[in-house]
Amino acid sequence: MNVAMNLAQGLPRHCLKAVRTRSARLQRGLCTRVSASAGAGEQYDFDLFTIGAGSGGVRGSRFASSYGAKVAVCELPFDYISSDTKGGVGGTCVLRGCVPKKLMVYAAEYADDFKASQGFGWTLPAGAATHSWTGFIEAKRKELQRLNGAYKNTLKNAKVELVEGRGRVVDAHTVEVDGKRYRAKNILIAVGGKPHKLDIPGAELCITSDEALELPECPKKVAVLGSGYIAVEFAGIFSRFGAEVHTVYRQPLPLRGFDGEVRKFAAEQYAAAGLHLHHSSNPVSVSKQANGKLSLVVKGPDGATSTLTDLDQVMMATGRVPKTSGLGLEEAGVKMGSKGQVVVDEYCRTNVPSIWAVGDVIDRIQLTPVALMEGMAVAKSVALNTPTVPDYTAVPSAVFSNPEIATVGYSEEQAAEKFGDLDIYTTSFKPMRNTVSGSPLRTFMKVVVDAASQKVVGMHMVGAEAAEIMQGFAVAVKVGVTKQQLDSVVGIHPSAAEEFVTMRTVSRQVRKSA
Ligand SMILES: Cc1cc2nc3c(=O)[nH]c(=O)nc-3n(C[C@H](O)[C@H](O)[C@H](O)COP(=O)(O)OP(=O)(O)OC[C@H]3O[C@@H](n4cnc5c(N)ncnc54)[C@H](O)[C@@H]3O)c2cc1C
Ligand SMILES: NC(=O)c1ccc[n+]([C@@H]2O[C@H](COP(=O)([O-])OP(=O)(O)OC[C@H]3O[C@@H](n4cnc5c(N)ncnc54)[C@H](O)[C@@H]3O)[C@@H](O)[C@H]2O)c1
Repeated sequence: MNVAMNLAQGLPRHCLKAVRTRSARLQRGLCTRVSASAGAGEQYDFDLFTIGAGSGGVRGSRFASSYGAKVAVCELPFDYISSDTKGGVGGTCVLRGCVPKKLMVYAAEYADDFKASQGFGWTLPAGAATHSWTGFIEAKRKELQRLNGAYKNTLKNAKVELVEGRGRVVDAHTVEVDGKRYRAKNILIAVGGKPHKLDIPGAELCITSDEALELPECPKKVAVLGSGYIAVEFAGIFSRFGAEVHTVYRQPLPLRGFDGEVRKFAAEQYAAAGLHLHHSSNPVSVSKQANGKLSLVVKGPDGATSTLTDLDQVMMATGRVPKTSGLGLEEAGVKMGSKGQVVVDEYCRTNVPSIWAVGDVIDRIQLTPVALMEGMAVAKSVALNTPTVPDYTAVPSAVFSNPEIATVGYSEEQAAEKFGDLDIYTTSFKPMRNTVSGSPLRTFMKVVVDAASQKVVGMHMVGAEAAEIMQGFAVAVKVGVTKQQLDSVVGIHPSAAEEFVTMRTVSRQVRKSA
């Protein structure tokens, strides 16, 4: 998120000029290569060969094809759990990320709903609401298989050739898939990332998000390491399914990079929802007990160690790393970053002009819609002779924890640094449903306004339906809505969303000089 802001918001005039000049050069370069290939120059098997059929790879490939390019994409054989040899068309989002995770969130939400319904007069006969974990996992697998098939069909209908196998770059214009070589005018690297495990004793006993989506049964007691998106989402899922969940993280508050007030409010709500939060804590080791359960040694804020025992699972949600090892990129002269990410320019092009990269592998913003945007940009640059820069301004995102969080634009801390003077509007309330349902959860909303221009530069929400609500407001923030314009909108009543257009009193003025 932070990277996104730095990448694109408010480019100074001289930078814009540089972008335009490079754009013109790129356009000339692309035209030259197109005519070289089409004419007497070297012949290629494909105009574009993509490695990885996840969000970015599928989007880039099928749009390049729709623009007239001859395109192939290679992808590892399907499996629910990824490895260096297993993957599947659809990629992380469809098979091991957004989709199965959201299905799990839906499944877990029913548990709360059954409870909440009692406040509204419903009585469930004893034993009426039982959950079949295996039934759910089966339904989820069926849906993922359907999606895998649907994505394959999408590629077929778009006339993109699918090659099953592990791709590797041989040189600037050659990709090898399981021994067979293909010559391509352009190569798109869209291999995504994989879970990063902490190097602590007993790490091999821990699961990651891949396995968490495929457990044979729901854990009754679980420790989740980390407090990023994945950690808090899975903590919420397991907890709603009735597990005792311990979230262990090294920061004082969860969700580093999010707005400070949001982080504080979210932590309070997570605790109210039943999570055991171990802040400012570091995992030391994991071991197997005689009874087969796991123990986790944790170093707490005061430096003292304590042990969490009888854990069914320890889940590491400690970030993801680009899946670039053994891909042949360094050998082909592609510049790589310290985390193994592919270094690209504003067009998602590497220092080797025929090689491009999009999505998690470039480690800008690890979100599906961002990978889609980047894939689309490369398709236009490569196949339409329209050099296209992805626009990272006001990228919204949501965390599907309990409660949900959604955000667009700057956090207060980022905005203060960028704009100096701010007007901050906040509200916190018990949503109407929870006044009767008995749920202790509250909602928090925040609008960050640049005091000088009165533009809304950030909006944040913690509470039910935050993602659905924020998508619409993201449009407004992206096009530069002012606070006055926001105030002129008539609310939808009764809804939580209406609070965003009815916050009239400044909660706080942040002044640089103060
Ligand atoms: C648990 C989880 C939940 C998530 N939830 C969300 C969410 O709710 N919203 C959201 O926006 N984002 C979410 N994300 C992030 C999102 O999934 C990624 O940002 C997105 O999938 C990135 O797309 P990509 O195309 O870069 O890579 P991927 O989707 O990972 O695709 C890369 C593909 O390349 C293949 N591949 C790798 N190496 C090779 C090779 N050598 N040869 C051939 N194929 C190869 C892989 O098998 C894979 O299919 C989540 C991620 C995780 C892990
Ligand atoms: N709803 C969504 O949009 C969604 C959901 C899941 C994942 N994602 C994407 O996937 C990416 C990866 O998710 P993630 O949650 O694994 O990563 P993350 O970067 O969001 O969080 C990683 C967590 O691991 C901790 N950590 C890292 N190294 C550590 C160490 N050495 N010791 C202790 N703790 C350590 C960090 O402090 C942090 O809490 C996210 O950045 C996000 O972009 C998005």
